[in-house]
Parts: sequence; C-alpha cells; structure tokens
Amino acid sequence: MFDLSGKTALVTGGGRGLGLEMAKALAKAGASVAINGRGRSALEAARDRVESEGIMLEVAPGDIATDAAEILAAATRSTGRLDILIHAVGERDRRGTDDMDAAGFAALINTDLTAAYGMARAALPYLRRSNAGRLIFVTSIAAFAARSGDPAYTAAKGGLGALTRSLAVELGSDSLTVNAIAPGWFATETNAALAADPVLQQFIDVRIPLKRWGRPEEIAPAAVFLASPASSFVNGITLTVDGGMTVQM
Ligand SMILES: NC(=O)c1ccc[n+]([C@@H]2O[C@H](COP(=O)([O-])OP(=O)(O)OC[C@H]3O[C@@H](n4cnc5c(N)ncnc54)[C@H](O)[C@@H]3O)[C@@H](O)[C@H]2O)c1
Ligand SMILES: O=C(O)[C@H](O)[C@@H](O)[C@H](O)[C@H](O)CO
Repeated sequence: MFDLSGKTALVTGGGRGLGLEMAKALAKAGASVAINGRGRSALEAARDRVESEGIMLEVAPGDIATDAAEILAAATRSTGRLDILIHAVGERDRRGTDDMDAAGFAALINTDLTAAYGMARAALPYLRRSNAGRLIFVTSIAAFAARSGDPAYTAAKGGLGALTRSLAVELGSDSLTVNAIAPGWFATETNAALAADPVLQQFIDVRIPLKRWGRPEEIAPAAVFLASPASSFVNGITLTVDGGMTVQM
C-alpha cells in the first residue's frame, strides 16, 4: 500500500531540511527520486551523504522560479517519467508591515506561491501521463494561524493551501491527486538556534501538546502516505503535522 517501486519523484527544496527527509523516505519506499535546489554542489553533497546510508538520489539543480523546464528535464532523465512532485521550496522573510513594502511582499509571494504554481504547471504533462500522479505542496501551519509580523509568508502559505484545493478540484481524478502537508515547528537546520533556546522551550511547553519540536524525519511518513497508493481517494486535503499545536485553545 505504501510501495513506491517504479515511481519517479522530484522534491524541490530537497537538498536539506524537511525536503531532504521526504526525498529519503520516498527513496526508501522504492521510488527513484531527484532532489532540487539552486546550487548543484550542495545537492551533490547531500546526495553523497545519504548514499552512505544506502539511499540513492539524483540531483536536479535550478531555481524553481526560472528553471522549471530544466529541473524537470534533469529529474526525468533516468526514467523518462514523473509520478510524484513534492514542492517543498519555501523561503521566509519575517519583516513586519512597517518594514516590508509591497515589492518585498511580492518577491516572497513570487518564490513561495507563484513559482509553486509555475512548477506544478510545468510538471502537469508528466503527472498526467502517470497512472497515479501525485502533486504535493508543502505549506505551513502559517496557512491557518498567523504569527505577528509575518505578513508575506502567512499570505503565501495561505495562498498555497487555497491553490491546493483549487488544483485538486480542477485536476483531481483517479490518476492525479493534489494535496498539501502543513508542518508545524520542526528542528531543521534553519531553526537550529531557536530549537536550542531555553526561553522558547517554555513557549513550546505551553503551545505544543507534545511539548517538543518536531524531528525533521517525522515529516516523512506524511509524504510517503500522500505519494502512495494508500491515499488513492485523498484529494485536496492539507495534512497537518504539528504535534497538535494548531488544534489547542
Ligand atoms: N522547518 C519548519 O519548521 C517548517 C515549518 C513549516 C513549514 N515549513 C516549510 O517546509 C518547507 C521546507 O522547510 P525547511 O525548513 O526544511 O527549509 P530550508 O530553508 O531548510 O530548505 C529549503 C530549501 O529550498 C531551497 N530553495 C529556496 N529557494 C529556492 C528556489 N527558488 N529554487 C530552488 N530551491 C530553492 C533552499 O536552498 C533550501 O535548500 C518550506 O516550504 C517551509 O516553508 C518548514
Ligand atoms: O512555516 C513556519 O510556520 C515556520 O517555518 C515555523 O514553523 C518555524 O518552524 C517556527 O516559526 C520557528 O521558527
């Protein structure tokens, strides 16, 4: 039910963090997986690191905002197909409203939302040729609840959740589904300093029912589920993985 043998996957933003964890899990489930990021050398370093764990990945470098065709060409080079796109790229720009002008807002929306649409659209011909195409966006709990002073990211992730529903309705079929994963607080590289902060831990004790950060690898089973035959009748959902943070009063 969770077997991905014979499938080809691309994980954008897959060179580190949650994207890399999802890529590794898809590969362990049997898929042929390419990881994308802007720099070839960082991707190759990630690939070489996980090879020592017995996991084989391919690299598909390029900027998702400008190089979608090249990224897809690299990701499909070995197998000639693409069944699964996990779009994990998401930049952060936590400037509040006083500091972020409309151009700054538009720049983040372009990376986190418009480029996600462009990437998905470019992948569609491949996904439509698959007998079980899977388009999976990575949003955030920021799509449901706002932190103060984070207007662009909150709007981008909210928009990406809405785009998930829109594409699920327009494109969803027995052979193509569109879903999203909303991570909560994960102790990834980008959050390393915060994850080590004892003051923030007090906040986490109160706000996250499980009283801890998510471990990066804990995002991966959600990706395998949404990529696999197990989710064949799941379309248009956002699967939240946050230790219960967003359901607590
Ligand atoms: N870490 C968390 O706690 C958390 C929480 C909620 C949501 N998320 C979301 O999960 C996703 C992954 O988060 P992460 O913390 O692992 O991120 P990260 O910043 O560690 O990794 C993102 C990767 O994407 C790459 N990237 C950025 N812009 C790109 C572009 N234009 N083209 C190609 N590659 C690009 C980066 O180089 C990086 O390798 C993001 O969408 C993020 O918004 C993360
Ligand atoms: O997408 C998100 O919501 C953010 O990445 C957060 O979840 C961070 O993990 C948290 O704000 C700690 O910095």
